[in-house]
Parts: sequence; C-alpha cells; structure tokens
Amino acid sequence: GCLSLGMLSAQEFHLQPTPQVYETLQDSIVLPDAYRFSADVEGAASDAVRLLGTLLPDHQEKADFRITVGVKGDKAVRKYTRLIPSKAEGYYLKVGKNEIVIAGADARGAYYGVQTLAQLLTLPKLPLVEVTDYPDIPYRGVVEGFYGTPWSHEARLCQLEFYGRNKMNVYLYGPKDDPYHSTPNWRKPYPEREAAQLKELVDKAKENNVIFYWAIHPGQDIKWNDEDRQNLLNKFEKMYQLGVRGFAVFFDDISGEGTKADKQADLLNYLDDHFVKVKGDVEPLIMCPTEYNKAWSNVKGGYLTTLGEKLNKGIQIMWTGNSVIATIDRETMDFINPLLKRKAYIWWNFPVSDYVRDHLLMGPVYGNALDIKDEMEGFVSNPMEHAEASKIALYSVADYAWNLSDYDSDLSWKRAIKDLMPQHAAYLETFAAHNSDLGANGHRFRREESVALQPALEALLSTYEKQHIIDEDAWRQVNEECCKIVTASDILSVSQENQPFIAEITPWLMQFKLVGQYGEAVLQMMRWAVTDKTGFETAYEHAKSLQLLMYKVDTSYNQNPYQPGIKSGSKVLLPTFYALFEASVGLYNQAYQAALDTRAVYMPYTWNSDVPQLAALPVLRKGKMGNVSPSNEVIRWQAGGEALLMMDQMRTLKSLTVDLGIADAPKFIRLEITADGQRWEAIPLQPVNGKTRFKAEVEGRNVQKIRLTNITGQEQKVYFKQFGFEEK
Ligand SMILES: CNC(=O)C[C@@H]1[C@H](O)[C@H](O)[C@@H](CO)N1CCCc1ccc(F)cc1
Repeated sequence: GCLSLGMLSAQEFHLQPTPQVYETLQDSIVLPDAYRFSADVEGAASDAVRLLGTLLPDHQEKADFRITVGVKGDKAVRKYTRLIPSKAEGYYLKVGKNEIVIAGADARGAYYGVQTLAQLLTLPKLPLVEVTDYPDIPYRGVVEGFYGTPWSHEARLCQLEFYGRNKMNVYLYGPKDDPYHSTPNWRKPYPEREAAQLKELVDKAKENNVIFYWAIHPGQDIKWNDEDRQNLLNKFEKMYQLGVRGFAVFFDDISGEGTKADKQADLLNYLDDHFVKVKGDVEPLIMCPTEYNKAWSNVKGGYLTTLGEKLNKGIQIMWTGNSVIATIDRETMDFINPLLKRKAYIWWNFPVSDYVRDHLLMGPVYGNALDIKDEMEGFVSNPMEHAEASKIALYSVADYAWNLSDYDSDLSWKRAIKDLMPQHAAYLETFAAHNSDLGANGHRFRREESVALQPALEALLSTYEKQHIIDEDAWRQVNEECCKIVTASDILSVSQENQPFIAEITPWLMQFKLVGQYGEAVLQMMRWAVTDKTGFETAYEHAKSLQLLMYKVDTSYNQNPYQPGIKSGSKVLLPTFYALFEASVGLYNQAYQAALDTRAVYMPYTWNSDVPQLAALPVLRKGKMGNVSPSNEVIRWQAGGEALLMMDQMRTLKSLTVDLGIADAPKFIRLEITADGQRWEAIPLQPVNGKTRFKAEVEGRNVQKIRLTNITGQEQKVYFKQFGFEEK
C-alpha cells in the first residue's frame, strides 16, 4: 500500500510544498475529540470535507470547538472571504484556540488546505497557525512519458496519492512503450483488463484532486485523412467513457508526414472544436510538438510559429527547454513563449533515466530558475521507470512548482528523503548523495555527486598523489563515510519501510555496498603501502576481489540493450578510490621492488573523437564484447570528423557492427582498422538487415585501432544507434 507521512518533530517541521505565507503562533492546542462541524457538505468543498473526514475522529454536534470548511461564496466561510487569496487553488487555513478554518478560493484550494492541515496533524501538538497559500504554476505534476518498462498499476495508484499530498494537480499518462498509446495500436481500444485499470486510475486521480490526462502518440503512422481523424476521436471517446477528462496529443520522436505543423494544428483544433468544446467537462487540450526543444528546432522552418499562430489559444504546448534534457531559465522561456504566442507548458526531462539506464538519479532538483513563475503554464516531470525512487525528485518538483522564490533545492531534497523513508532517512540520504549523476551520456547532461565528501576526497587524493603522504583528517572522513555506506546499504536492503522502493534499488544497494567496502580496502592499502608488506598484500587482494565483485554485479543485473548494468558512486567516489588504488600500488612497487598490476579498472578500450557529441559517449565492455553506448541525440558529424576506438594492445576481432540510423551509411562514413597505428585499411560495410545496420568483415583481423570518418566533405546528421565489436 501507499505510505503516509511519518511522524515529524516540531522543530524540523516544514510544510510541503513551501506555502506562500505561513505564520506559526507561539501556542499550540490539542485537538478536542468533540467539535462542531460547519460546511456546505454537498457544496464545492466536498472533496475537502471527505479528506477531512479521513483525518479527524467522528464529530459531535454539541461542542464549542468549531471546524469550518468551505469555498469562497459558501455561507459557512463568508466572514473569511477577504482572507482567501484570489488565486486558483488558493486557500486560507487557520488553526485557532477553539476553531479551525479552511476556506478555498475554489474546490481544489479547499482540498489543498486540508492537505496542509493533514501535515500539521502529524505533529505531537497542533500549532496555532495562519496560512495564506496558492500555487505559482497553474499545472504541476508528472508526465509518465519515458521509454522502458511502464510503471505498474500498483505503482501508479501510489503515485496519485503522493501527488494529492504534494499538491501536484496533473498526471499525464503517456508511456512511450504502451502499445495502445502509440503507433500502430493507438487506434485500438484498450483490452478489458487494461481499460478497467485505467478507470481505476481515473477514480484514484479524482480522489486526490489530480487531473488525469490520457495522451495519444499517433504521429509515426497517422494519415492526414478523415478516417484517422475519426479513429483518434473514437479512441478519445472510448477513454472519455472510462472517465478520462483530460486529453493530450504527443508528436515527439517521430519522422515523416506526421511531423507537419499545419496538419498537426488542424487536427488539434478539430479535436478542440468537436470534442473538448462539445463535451464541456474536459480540460484544455495539451500537445507535445515534434520540435520540442530549441536544439532540435529550426525557427526559420516555421514549425513552431505555425503552431503558435494556428493552434486555438486554449491549447497548451509542451517544451523541454534549450535541449532534450535541460534546466529551465528565463532565457529559455524568452525564446519559446513568443514563438508559441502563449506560455509554454514545461515537460522537464528529469529524473528520467531511459538514456542512462544503469544509473539512478537520486540527487537534488536544482538548476531551474526561481524568477520565472509567470513564464510557464505548466511544469511536469518525466520520471525514471523506477516509480518509488523517482519520488525524491518529484517531491522537490512539487515544491519548486508551487512556490519558486522560496525553493531551496538542498532543504527540499532532505525533506523528500524523510518523506520517502521517515525511519531510515539517514541511511537513504547516504545512498542518495552518492547515486545522483548520470555518467557520460549523449545528452551531456550531468549532476553533482558526493558533494559533502568531495573536499575530503580531493584532499586525500592530491596529498597522496603529490606528496605520497596521508592527509589524516581526510582519511578519517572518507573512512567514516565508507563505513556509513556499508551500514546504510545493508540496513536499506532489508528495510520493511517501503518494500516496493527497496525492490527497485536492490541491485544498486548491492553495488553501493561493494563501493564502500572497496573504499575501505583501498584506505588500508594506503595505510600499509610502505609500512606493512603483508598487510598491504592482503588489502590489495581484497581490493582486487571487490573490483571483480563490482564487475559481476554490473554484468549480471539490469542487462538492458541500451545502458546495461548497475553503476553507483560513478562520478566522484569510485574514480577517487581507483586513483588511490593505483597510487598506493605504485608506492608499494617502488618500496619493495615489486611489479603488482597497478590498473584498478580493467578497461582495454578507449574511445574518443573530434565530434563533440560522439566524444561524450561512454564505451562499455562485457566479456569479449565491446560497444559504445548508443546516443539518442541527432549527431551533427562535421566533414572529416573522426571517431577512434583504441585497444590497450593488439587484439584479434571476430565481428564488428555499425548502425548510424541511415540506410546509406557506407556513402558517408569510412571504417578503417590498423594493427600498428600507422597503416590503415578500409573495411567495406555490408548491409545486415536491409535497413540501417551494417557489419564489417573483420573475422581474424589483428587490430589496435578502429576509425570512423565522415568522408562526404560536409556535415552529416546521423544517429549513433550501435557501434559494437567482439574479440575472438
Ligand atoms: C518531450 N519528449 C521527449 O523528451 C521524448 C523522449 C522520451 O520522453 C524520453 O523519456 C525522453 C528522454 O530520454 N525523450 C528523449 C528523446 C530521445 C531521442 C533522441 C533521438 C531520437 F532519434 C529518438 C529519441
């Protein structure tokens, strides 16, 4: 089931999301078990009244403590009218000595007022407060819009309750890999079981005051004719019958006919005029454009301006920012809003990790501007396929979107962790602090990692590498953290506090523990490198065994075809331990005229390129296989640009495959190999699947380097879908 807010003590208490105006008076009360209730029960505040009923014991008529709930205009709250903010979803909340008042600007505002009261009721004593509150951004929430395994039904039910508590008011259902959402089965109605589950989600969303939008992704094969327009209308009608009252059309990640702006606009306007306006009880349409970020847009081509001019004013248009994965600032909004002739509705691609599937993004939500609350129509987060793990970022997205100017990314992150696991928050914070970066990736989007420990790690490494001495204070801090890492990993892995969450992150907990143990072993190696030969050798063997164990975890779990494996502490922690390992072995070899292998990571392949987007891609090795991680970005490969795969020594190949997402790759890209680094030999690319995949005949060839060069004399735009080889 879903988890409720854990007990919080008063001094650390903070309302979530941060209210606009919030005054705690010095005193507090104990809520009496009898109170008089006045509300227009059948009125607009019915959701608020229902939620309040779940929070408070049954009330009795005769009592002097009064609880009043209503919406502006209700008789019950008439005398508070001027205290109610005149902002959509706003509310006034007062806890007084003998009364509680919740007066909403509208129904959802009253509901949010009760959600805030619900947080106050978790305190040991109910503080006297006055809250005047309302959201900065009109639409706040989540778009389930990622590639990969869609969230489970249970996970979605839990998410909706989380959104209700955190005042998120939208959930857009648009999982890229749901066949009935996208090409070609968008035309088909859901089978009975899925339909029943969607109906349950719609009901759960309503219960939590979340608008459930069902999105359709027809663009890859839609025909611009009456038949397909009717197909789309029919599907929307089916979803309407399931209770859906919010609809979206996503035209992202498509090619061909479906990308035409005027056709898209005609379709959306038709749906607006003949479905939304006819039904009368459906939210304004949302659309995601094909050019959904600045890097991919061609303003002169007129796609965005055509949408801006042609789309009915009420239709909301999504935007991911200056690139696919980007933080949002004023410059971003100043670019797009004039083109769309309306405020863009931000689709924020974080913490989505479908392009770095071996990493978890558990760090703070930071980098979005705090002064752009009037520039956005909506702000929704595209999360990870790990629903519970995404809640850390989603909690802070809710916090940011409700009140931008008071947002503090680090405080919000700490609160998000406490909200997810109240009892084991300290352990979860240790885990989240070191599992936050994405690793090298085609979008070149990175996050900070191990922030608090960085100074000690840097001091320890630089002192040791430069002066061959141990900075004792740094050594102690790092050793303490390694101990915490091992402890936290074990305690979290058996925690009963949120089992679905632990199930999602267990492989990463295993890896994280090994990183901590590896750190401990390396710290011992440093300690004994020149003082205790036997002690060093034991620690060295232990470190080597832990390296192998980390490799085993990374090649056994999460073996998806995109970014397989399990990475933990990959940006700062582990690289520092690798460097300390190599330095200490170097010192030992010198001290004892030994020749231990200093290499920490056995990575025989190196990849680099003068094509910036290619240079950013990580190279992976698994057994005899090597490949460069695919890039989801369109690669702009300049004339003469080249990419090099270098082996640490001569190696004999068995096979080599290339897929650049274009059918005539051999015309653009030359593939060459060399055994001695001097003489290069071009190897022809032979089509494999009659589409965009090619193989090079390298069976038995001795190779030290492989080179790919753009030989067309001009820039080429290609995808880097696959570059892999196998050794004999
Ligand atoms: C607003 N819509 C999107 O952001 C679309 C997609 C999905 O939502 C995905 O979750 C997200 C981040 O990976 N986007 C990346 C797109 C990559 C991509 C790049 C080049 C391609 F050829 C295909 C896909």
